[in-house]
Order: sequence, then structure tokens, then C-alpha cells
Amino acid sequence: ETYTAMLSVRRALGSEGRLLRRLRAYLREESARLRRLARFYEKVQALHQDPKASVDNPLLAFSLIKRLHSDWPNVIYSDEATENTQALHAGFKEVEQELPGAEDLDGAARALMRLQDVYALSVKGMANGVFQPAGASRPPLYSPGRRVSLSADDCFHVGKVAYDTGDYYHSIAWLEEAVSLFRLSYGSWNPEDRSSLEDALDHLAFSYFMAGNISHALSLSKEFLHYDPSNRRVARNVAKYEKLLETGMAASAGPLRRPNGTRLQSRDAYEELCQRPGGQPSPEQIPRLSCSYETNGSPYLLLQPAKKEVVRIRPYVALYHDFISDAEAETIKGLAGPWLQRSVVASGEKQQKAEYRISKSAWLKDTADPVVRVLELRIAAVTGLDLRPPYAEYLQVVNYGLGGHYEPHFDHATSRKSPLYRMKSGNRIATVMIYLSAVEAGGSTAFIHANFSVPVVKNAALFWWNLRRNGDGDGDTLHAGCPVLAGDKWVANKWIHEHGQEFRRPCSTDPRD
Ligand SMILES: O=C(O)CCC(=O)C(=O)O
Ligand SMILES: [Fe+2]
Repeated sequence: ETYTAMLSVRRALGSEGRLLRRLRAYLREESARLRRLARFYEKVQALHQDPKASVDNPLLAFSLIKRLHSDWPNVIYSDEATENTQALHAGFKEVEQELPGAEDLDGAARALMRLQDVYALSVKGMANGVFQPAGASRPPLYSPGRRVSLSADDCFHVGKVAYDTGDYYHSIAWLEEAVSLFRLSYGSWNPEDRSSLEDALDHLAFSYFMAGNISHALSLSKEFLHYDPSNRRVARNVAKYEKLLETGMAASAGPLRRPNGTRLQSRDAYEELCQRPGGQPSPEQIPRLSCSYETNGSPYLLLQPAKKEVVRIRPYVALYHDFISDAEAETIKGLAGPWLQRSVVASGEKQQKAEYRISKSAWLKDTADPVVRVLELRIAAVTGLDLRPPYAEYLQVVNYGLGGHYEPHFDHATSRKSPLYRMKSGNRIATVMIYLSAVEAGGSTAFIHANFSVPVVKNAALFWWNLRRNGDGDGDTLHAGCPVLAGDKWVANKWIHEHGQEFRRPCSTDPRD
């Protein structure tokens, strides 16, 4: 899979580099071939300027006969063009196995639609290379250094992915864009395009029909017939739509609603937190929010205390600034890179891939490198918790993909059957999540029930308790990694379990603790 980690997307850029070099070589060879053909053409053409003279001279008469018998067949039946094409095909075959597959194109299209939805972006803007919230006078959420826009065929592909799943809300928006772009360039043809204005009109008309907008379906189908009058299927559709409209059978189209995956109950709150990182703490919390240097009585922190920012009291969330160095972050990403695999989520007793978590991840043992070992000692010192096996999981390093995200979830197990209990050290009592990278836009960590979000702060570590002191899961810790709008987001998770912490975080029977 390419789209599920930006590291893989970057690798795909290398594959394209190789293809570019092959195409360059092909163009060079073919241009040389055409130059040779042109030279032959010019030479013969010159002789035809004065046809009479050409035959009088016995030398010219000889060369005419030789040309017709030998030169012309050699030119016409030259294998050069085929050889050049074959070399191009062979070069493509060499990189073919590393190229993204159909699931990648689907995933990439779904990523664009996710960004459209979560950040309320206008499709027209996106197609134009602008990341502007739709209908709002807000500034763009991301301004790329160089603006790039999508082609008509690009927009068609996104719309087609929605169309194929019966999602006409998204297919209409993207196919509208495809149709207007195709109309602008009608008559010119790009060898890379697989679709055309007719395809876009056809799919858009059907999307409108399915959404109950018969008059739009009709006018688009008529436009289609203007370009391709012999298409019987579309002609039948036109007759059908006209009849529906005449007989008043066409149901009036209500506003087209965005399809809702049943998973997300608090979608609006979540999206709001992703669009505007931050949030107001409740008045009674404000006096207790603070920034401090912490040594925690640990010799590790004496010379360089932890820089703690208490973000919220309930649930308790703290951000430790400059928790790791740039060099350490690079080392950890480098160690994890070769081991990254599509992230999974707990589903009953099993683990499986899910659309609601798009990233790749790898587990690093503290024996992998001294940097990992030192990091664990630092986490232990700052949290005051026992991380020795089996009291904590290995370090999980995560690289998000295109539009990568992790929809609202709990880190702790909510079912006794969860695979988390296989370690036999209880539930996940706390999370330490380190931001190993910055991002250009998006990617905040949103606490949905607690109504605040933390933007990505490179090298900082976010800490929170997942469980209350009585061992119950804390519902207020429901959190998410918002879709990455631009950039390459990496995090490292350290999950600390209940066992081993009995004297470090004593229990309480008060459910409010
Ligand atoms: O990436 C984020 O901001 C959140 C990640 C997360 O919650 C997780 O990996 O469990
Ligand atoms: Fe999480």
C-alpha cells in the first residue's frame, strides 16, 4: 500500500523518477528517428522541385529506381519505432511491481473527500489548488508554496470512486468539477486521460437522477447526446426523464446530505475541533492550568527538567515541550521506517485494518537502539511510572498517510476480550504520545468529549490518564488524530499498563478521581 504512509508516498516519487528517465530516453531516440525521417523527406522533396531534370540525368534516374526499390521500403518498414517502444515498455515493466495499485487510487480519492468533509473545503477550491473552507470568509487552512490544480480527469476519478459506492453527495460535487473542466478543454486530447467529457456527463447525469434531481439529469443527458447522438442508452434516459417531468412523477429533490458512517456519533464536534485547534477550558479549571519545570525527584531530570504545560485538569492532559531532540526524532523514524506496516485496530478479540485509522506503524523494543532505551528512561522519569516489561508496551511509531487520521477512539480496552489483555498486565492506564514531526496543516489531536484539541507541536510529548483511579475507563479521554491536511505526521506512542503502578498511582474508590 502506498497511500497509508507518507514514507511510502515519498518512495512512489522515486518510482516516478525512474519512469521519467525512461520517457526522456524514449523521447530522445524518437526525436532522432524523426529527424532522420525528415532528412530523407527533405532530400527527396528537393529532387521533386524539378521533376524533368531528375530523370534526364542517368545518375538521378538510377537513384530514383534504387530509392523506390530499396530506400522507401527500408524507411517505411524500419523497426526503429518498434524497438524504441519496446525499450519503453521494458523500462515500465521493471518498475511496475512497485507502482500504486487500484486500492491506492481509491484510498487517495477517499483521502481527498475526507479532507473536503472534515475541513469543510470547497471542491472547486481544491480542484483549483486552494484549501479554502466552503462558503466562509476564513483564510485558507493551508497555502502551498506552489499552487497546483487538478485536471478534469483527476476530478472524474475522485467522483467515480464516490459514484461506485452509491455516494452521490460526493460524486456530484467532483463530477461537476470534472464536467466544467472538460468543457473548457473540449477538443484537445491528453494521452494520460482515461475519461472524457461524455463520461463525466454520463456519470453526473445519473448521480443527479439518483439524487432525485431529474431536470439536471435531463439537461446533462441532452448535452451528452449533442456530443454522441448515437448513444441509445442515453437517448432512452432522456425520454424517461422527460416523461417523469411531464407526468409530474419526479419527486422533488431535497438537499443532498453527506453520507454518515455510523461509527461517528459526534461528527460535528470532532470536525470543529480539527478545523480550529484549541478550545476554552472551563472556568473552574483555569486557575489550575500551569507551566512548570519538573524534576519529579529524579536524577535524570535534575540537569534538564521537563517543561510541563498542563492543558486540562479533567481529563488530566499535559504537554511536555522539547521532550526529545530533533536528532532523536530522526533516529526513531529511521529505525521504524523499514518495519512500517498498515496500522490495525482492535475488533473484538482480533486486530484488523480499518478505514477509520489510516497510517502505518512499527513497534520498537528498547533494545533496538540506545536512543529508544534513553527515551524510555525519560518517560519513566517524567511520569514516575514503571515501564519495565510487562508494565508497558513497546514503543509504537506511527507514520500517517495521505489524509491519514485516527477517528475518535479510546486507547484503553473497553471490552474484557480485548487483545490488550494478552500482556496480562491489566488495561492501559496512561498514554504518552510524542510528536516526532511537525505538519504543515491539520493533524491535531482532538479530545472530543472534553472539547479541546492540541495542535501538533514537534518534539513535544502529550500525556494523559486513560483510566480513573478506580480502574474504570475515563470516557472523557475519547480522542482522535485529525486528518493530516498537508505534511508528514509521525508520532510515537508509549502505552503504560495498570500493573506495576500500584504504589505510583494508588487506587481510589471515589469514581470521580
Ligand atoms: O496522532 C494523534 O494525534 C493521535 C494518535 C492516537 O490517538 C493513537 O495512535 O492512539
Ligand atoms: Fe489514541
